[in-house]
Amino acid sequence: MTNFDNLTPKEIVRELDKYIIGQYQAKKAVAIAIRNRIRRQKLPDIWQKEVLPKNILMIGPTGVGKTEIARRLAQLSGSPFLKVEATRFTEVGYVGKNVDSMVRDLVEISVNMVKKERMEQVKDKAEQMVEERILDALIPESRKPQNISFMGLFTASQQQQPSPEERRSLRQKREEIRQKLRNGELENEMIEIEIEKEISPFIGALGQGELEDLGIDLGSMLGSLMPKTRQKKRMTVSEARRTLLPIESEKLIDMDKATQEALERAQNRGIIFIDELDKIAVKSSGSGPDVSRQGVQRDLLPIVEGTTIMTKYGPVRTDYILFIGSGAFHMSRPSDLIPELQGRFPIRVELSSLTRKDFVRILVEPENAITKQYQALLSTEGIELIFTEDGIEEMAKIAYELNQRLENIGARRLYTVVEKVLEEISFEAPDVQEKKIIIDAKYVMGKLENIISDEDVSSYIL
Ligand SMILES: Nc1ncnc2c1ncn2[C@@H]1O[C@H](COP(=O)(O)OP(=O)(O)OP(=O)(O)O)[C@@H](O)[C@H]1O
Repeated sequence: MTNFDNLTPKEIVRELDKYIIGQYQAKKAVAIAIRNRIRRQKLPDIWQKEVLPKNILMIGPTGVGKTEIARRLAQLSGSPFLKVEATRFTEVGYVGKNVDSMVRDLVEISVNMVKKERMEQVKDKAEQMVEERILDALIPESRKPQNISFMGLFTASQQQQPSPEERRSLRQKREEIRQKLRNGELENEMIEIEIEKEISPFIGALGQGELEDLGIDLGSMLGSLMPKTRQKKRMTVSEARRTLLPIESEKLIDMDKATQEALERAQNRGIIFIDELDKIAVKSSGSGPDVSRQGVQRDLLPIVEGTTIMTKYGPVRTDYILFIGSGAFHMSRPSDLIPELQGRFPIRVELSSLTRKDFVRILVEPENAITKQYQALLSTEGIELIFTEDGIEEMAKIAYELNQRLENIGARRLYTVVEKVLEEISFEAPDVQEKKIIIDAKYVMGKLENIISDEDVSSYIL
């Protein structure tokens, strides 16, 4: 059990508050849903079957934090997270992506996640192994004999063996070079490295796409039957470090165990965020696209209800995956979804449009706030960026107004506005004399005046 599982819903909301401004109802809903999943997993079998999963429907305009809440929740709980657009899917049997593929993609994300964590755990050991391989390449004569066969032993003993004296001096030389290597003195030295390479068979013509849909990975199946070749490559020591680290790390990982853990994590902790659910929610007119949209809903149903999907890593149950449906629902309503699917998304939350005050807070408060990001970026070039209160107010006001006059894209507008305000500084940063730059209302106006005073703002890319 991870620490996250011990967090109460209130504590989860408090964690989300560090990144997302407002939207309390949505934060509360996801916190309850995730806690209920943990509770459900603890129930005896008969009860587990009775208690239905409680998925969430987030309703709200674009750019107000729907995805961000889900993504942060996933990060917080160490869950594999996938965002898909409902409109990308077509019914089973039609050309396009089958809904099942979302579960396969989630598993793939989970595998990469676990692999990365495990690689991090073995990093020190892998770095030692890389160092030995680089030393072998730098002073081949000091290399330890490896895997000498019985016959090899026989012939080796007949060849000239280094005397104990010579061996000692080689060992000493190796240690001296090791020291230089660790001091970073040899990073640009050219060496020759042998890299193991799998021959990947040509499978394009065999229709891998459809096989993937059935959970069959022909590439890896055939690949494991093919011989591995060794290829010699010349590169600098620093390039060799980068190339060899993942190779040596992988050797230290038990991939079967990692895959098992990844499958387990995808099915017990996975979160799938289905965006644009409103676009497939239509009262059927009984013709063309409407029928197809309803078809996608019908295909979604078993996945959201709990079924088994075959993936190339093994079967995955979808019972405990948390599904978060999302959409603006301007043109349609949740009640336009087929009734069974409506029933699978019982938790409904509405996210509110962001106000000018929210914009001010979004600019400065989140741990990853845009202004903080720019301050960090420019500090790498010795520049201190200071945003005054009226500078922030001005940017929030302009973003808010542009959303009214152009299309309302929510908080995303802040990114384009801040980017425009800081464009010149970002460009000039390496050459400026004055290292302290103050962004106040006057500065912001100076950069954006032309744009906002123009009647036709749409001609500007903002
Ligand atoms: N309430 C908020 N607090 C902090 N940042 C926010 C908030 N709302 C949006 N943002 C920022 O705006 C960007 C877009 O938000 P997000 O991806 O959550 O949009 P969305 O509501 O899911 O819209 P869409 O359905 O179009 O994807 C993100 O980078 C996010 O950090």
